[in-house]
This record gives sequence, C-alpha cells and structure tokens, in this order.
Amino acid sequence: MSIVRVALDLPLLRLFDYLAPGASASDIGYRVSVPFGRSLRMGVIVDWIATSEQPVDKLKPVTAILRDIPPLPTDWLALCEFCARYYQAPLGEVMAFALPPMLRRGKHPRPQKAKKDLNAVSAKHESKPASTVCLPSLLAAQQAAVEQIVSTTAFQTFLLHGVTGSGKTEVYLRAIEATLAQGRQALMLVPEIALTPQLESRVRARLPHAHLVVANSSVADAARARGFLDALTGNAEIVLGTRLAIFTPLPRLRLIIVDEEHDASFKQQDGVRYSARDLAIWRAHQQNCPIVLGSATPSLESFHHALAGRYHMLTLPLRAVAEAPPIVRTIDTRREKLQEGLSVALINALEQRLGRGEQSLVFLNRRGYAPVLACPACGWISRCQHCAANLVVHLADKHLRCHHCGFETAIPHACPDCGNVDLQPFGRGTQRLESALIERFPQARILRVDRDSANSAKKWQALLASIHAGEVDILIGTQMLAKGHDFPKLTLVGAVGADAALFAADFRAPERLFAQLMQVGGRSGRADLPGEVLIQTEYPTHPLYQALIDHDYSRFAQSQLEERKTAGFPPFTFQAMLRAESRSMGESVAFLAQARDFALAFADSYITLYEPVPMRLHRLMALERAQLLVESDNRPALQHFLAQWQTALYTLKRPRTLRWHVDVDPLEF
Ligand SMILES: Nc1ncnc2c1ncn2[C@@H]1O[C@H](COP(=O)(O)OP(=O)(O)OP(=O)(O)O)[C@@H](O)[C@H]1O
Ligand SMILES: [Zn+2]
Repeated sequence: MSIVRVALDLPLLRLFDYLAPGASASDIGYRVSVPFGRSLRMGVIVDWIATSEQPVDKLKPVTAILRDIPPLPTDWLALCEFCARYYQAPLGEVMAFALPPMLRRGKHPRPQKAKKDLNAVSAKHESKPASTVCLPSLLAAQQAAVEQIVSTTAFQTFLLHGVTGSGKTEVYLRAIEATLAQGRQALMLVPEIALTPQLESRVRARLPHAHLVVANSSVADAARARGFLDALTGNAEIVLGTRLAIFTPLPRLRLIIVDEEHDASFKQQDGVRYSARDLAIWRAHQQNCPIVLGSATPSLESFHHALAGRYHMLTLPLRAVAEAPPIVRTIDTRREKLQEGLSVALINALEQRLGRGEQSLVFLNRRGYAPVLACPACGWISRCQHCAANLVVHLADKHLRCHHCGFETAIPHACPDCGNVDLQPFGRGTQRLESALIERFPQARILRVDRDSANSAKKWQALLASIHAGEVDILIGTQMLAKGHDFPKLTLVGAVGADAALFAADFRAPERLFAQLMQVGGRSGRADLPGEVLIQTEYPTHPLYQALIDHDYSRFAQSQLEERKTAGFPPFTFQAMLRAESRSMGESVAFLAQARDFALAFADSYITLYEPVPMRLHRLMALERAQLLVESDNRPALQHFLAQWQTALYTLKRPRTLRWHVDVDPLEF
C-alpha cells in the first residue's frame, strides 16, 4: 500500500491517512488536496507509510498531490512539528499558519518576469564590500561583537546588550554581510511591521546586490508567496520580517538575528500562540548556527540565561555617535498643579528646544483624547456594551471607541442616564495632550503619532518623512514612536503618565515600563546634540526611575530577577494558561474546573494547578473569559503534562459555544 499521512488545518490533534498510489517518500513535504467530509481540503504530506491503523477500505484516495512548487523541506516540517508540540497546537493548524496564504490555498504565484539584473546572482558581494557605501569604522566593542559572531560556526545564542544608539544594527549588518560572503542565508526578525521599511532600506543601502525578501502580513499575497519560494529554493539571501518570518524555509541558513528581542510582539496572542524569538533559538539549534538576540533592555528571561552562562553576552556600553547617553531626570509632580498634565519644568524644556530649533517628543502611551467619559451628576461612565472596558473618548472624530473590540458610537450630547449635558472626559490620552500643546505653543509645528494618526503604512511613512525633513517641532507619540527610530534633531523626550504602570497587577509591567522609557529616552540626542529625558512622576525616588537615571539596566534587571525568584515567577518557573470563553462566566469557569479535576488525576508533584479565575478583561466581544494557570519549575515535566492534558481536553464535555485554548509561556494575564 502507498499511503500518505496528511496534516489538515483542523482543530484536531490527529493526522489523516489517504491512499496515494504511485506516491513515494519523496512526496513528503508536498501540499496535497484531499476529500474531507463533503468538500476538498488542502494539507501537507508529512509522512509516507505502507500500512495505516485505519482499515484500508475506509481510506479515501488523495485528489491531487501538488508538485508545482518544491516540497517543503524536512527541517521546515520539523520546525512546525516542534512548534505544534511545544505550543500544544494541531500540526495542521501550525502548517496552515506557517505557509503564505496563497500557498496554503493550493495556489502558487505566477513566476515573475526576470528583473533586470537587480538580483543578478553574479556580481555580488565578492571580497570587497559594496564600494559606494562608506563604512563607519567600528568601535572596539562593536568590532569585538562582530568578530565573535562571525567566527562562530556552531549553535550559540548571543545576547547583544547595547544601549540605545550603540550601533547594534551596524553589528547585524556586518554579521549578515559575512554570512552572505560565505554564500549562506540570514534571517532577521523585527517586532513590528512599522520597523521593516527603514531597516530594509538600511540593508539595501549596505548590500545593494543581495537578494532580500521582506516577510510580514502587510506584504501582498503573491509577493509573499514568491518571497517564501525564493527563500525555499535558496535564491533569497536575506529574509527580513516580523514574527511570522520564522517559518520561512531557508536551506542555507547560517545566521539568525532577533532585534528588540524583549518585545512582546514576538509572541502571537491568538491562533497558534508561539514565540518567534523562542522558536528562533530552537531553529538556530536545529541548523547548528549562531543566533543574536539584540536589545537595549533584554527580556529578563534572556538576561537570566546570559547571567547563567547559557547565552553569551556581548555588550555595547557606549553610543556610537553621541558623546554621552541622554541625561535622565525625574520631575516631581507631587506638589505641583499641572497645566493640562504638563509640569512647568517640562513646558520650559519644550520652550527651550523651540527656541533652539530642536525637536522634542512627549511620550504618552495612551491614545485617544481621554480614557473615559463620565457624568459628574449621576456617575454614569462610558462602558463598552460588549467588553468589560471603558469606551475611550476620541474627540478628533467625535466618537467613543472600545480599544478592545472596536465598537464605536457618537459622543452623546447628554448623559444617557440623567440627561445632564455637562459630560466630562476623565484622564488624558495623546489627542488631549496634543490640544494642550497646540494651545500652549501656538507657533510650534506639532505632530501626533499613534495608531489613529498612522493607521496605514502610507500615512506612517508620510509622518516619518515629515519628522526627518525637520517639519516638526514637537512630537506626541505612543510606544509606536519609541522603537528603532533615529531622529537627529530630537534632543528632548518628556514622559507623562508613566506612573500608572508602576503598580499594575501584571508582574511584567515594571519590566515593560523600564524598556519603554529606556527606548523612548534613547530617541533623544542621537546625533551631535546632547539629549535630555524628563519623566513626570509622583514617585521620583522609585528604584525603577533611579535605575533609568543611572542608565543601569543591569541593576534594575537583577533586582527584578530577585523579586521574581522570591515570588516564584518566570524565568524561575514555567507557566501555561488554559483559557475558556463562552456566553456565561459560570460556563467558562465550570469548564476550567472540570479540566482541573481531570488533570489532578495524572498531574505529578511537579505540577501546580491553580483555581480557575475570571480574566482581567473578563468580557471581550460579549464573551465571558476565565483562565487557569498551570505552573512548574521543570519545563519537561510541564510539557509532558500539557501533552496528556491537551488530549484529554478535547474529550471534555462543553457547551457548544464554549471555546478554549492553551497558551504556553503566556505573556498576557
Ligand atoms: N562605528 C560607528 N561609527 C559611526 N557611526 C556609527 C557607528 N555605528 C553606528 N553608527 C551610527 O550610529 C547611529 C545608531 O546606530 P544604530 O542605529 O546601529 O544603533 P542601534 O543600537 O541599533 O540603535 P537603537 O537600538 O537605539 O535603535 C546610526 O546613525 C549609525 O549609522
Ligand atoms: Zn468592546
């Protein structure tokens, strides 16, 4: 018998066998079209076998094996298998996600007309570097980092800890260049789509002849499929993309770079809940090649591994161009009546920059005008009908909007409960800050950059261009602006509203706040002008702010690690979350309780199962959500437990509308 085993995109943990007369082991990795129920489905052949556990007369024949593109290579299948196993997802779902949409549907892109010479495989990176580009001579620390990376021929995880503006990107470029010179491929991951264009142009400027593929969800269907195939066939030399790029097949992969490795965007929060950074490390191990995790504020997980000697730490302690890092100060707002959220000290500093023709950035990580609209007469507040969240006031287009489900409604003229016409916006978002600054500095050119003002790639590029052209005096931005950008005329960063994150319930909140402030502060004083960072706070002596003032990531990180150790949080324990959502909280909790009882029967002493509880955002899009935390200080034990549990969970009785999923190494609580 010639039988193929197929992974189908179904929420089932099993594979499916089909008859495939004439098939052979060399068909493993081809996409295949098969009958399923009353329709046809696309899948991937993951095995070729002689006998099935199913009776042969029950097996249906495949409809067609699609050999129009080369088979997906074994190491790619192995990556998907690992991802499925580790993150407790069906293999077919992982593969469907890992393939570009066009290939997943069984189509393939039309071959592109040969582009004139652009990617000509001939005249590229021969011995001398691209002649027209003038290479900066590396600082000693950069040089040392590059040498260590390029001289490493086997698997090794490097943690490139470099302060903002220390020239990490320069190190990546050199390492990529060396990789390409050996005729190998490099993969570079960035946390956000918004960061790909500028990096792409830097790579292209440095390696103009290299065949570069960009992989992210905003790339058009055909181009994405073509990029995937270019990588698969070995034509592409550099793949640059967001987390999904980790699934690009690369037969000659020799170097992986994960920029801003601490960024939570590397973890997918729905569907297949994988961490691209962690998969990248697995992939580097699989390929026996070096991987570089870069950050000014490494994740505590990575830093912990580096301290323990599992990762090799490379440090860039100095900025590459500016003399000194920006001076960081706190502004004590305890005794001050703020003017629309702004302290006198910050206003003066902004004024000074205006006078000198320099740029400033006011950082507030909350978009909209105000987080809630309230009625002072009766206590009504704007709540989302579908979520356990407030509707945010968006004055720019006169709407109340839920930032969780997107529900929106016009701002009411009067209180829906008592008719009072004097409704008050409470708190402050970027739009409100913008109005306040326009009022205070009428002569200044003020630009707000957040997901509302930059809601398309085009708008975002236009905003960036006008900042670079020096057409802006004061920028107002969320964390969108905090990452990766180089604005030479920016000399002042003011942070407002940061305190909120100091006492958040999430144990990762301080880590995120520190990273955000460090990163946004790092936007200032990157060229020859000195930078200053002012943090408005009611807790000026808080150790987190003190560590920022001293530019001491390491002190902050070590004290956080101490706290995590005492509290038994990651990276000292490993976690997984079982979540359920349904039309009633009772149902969701009951399902989890049942799952817990079930688990108690086989969970060994390594496993701690907590009680099911409502999630913090306990209602989202009219679904009531609960979760159950599982913890262990032994990762293999946790993995073993989850695999058993997962199988059992599929058999549990549940209301038809209830959905559940497992999230391994969750970042959201
Ligand atoms: N050795 C060098 N000599 C001169 N200029 C350099 C050198 N290395 C980097 N630069 C320049 O310094 C600036 C910052 O470098 P780069 O963007 O690589 O830093 P980074 O660490 O990646 O920054 P961040 O993480 O803060 O975005 C860039 O303008 C870059 O061209
Ligand atoms: Zn909502």
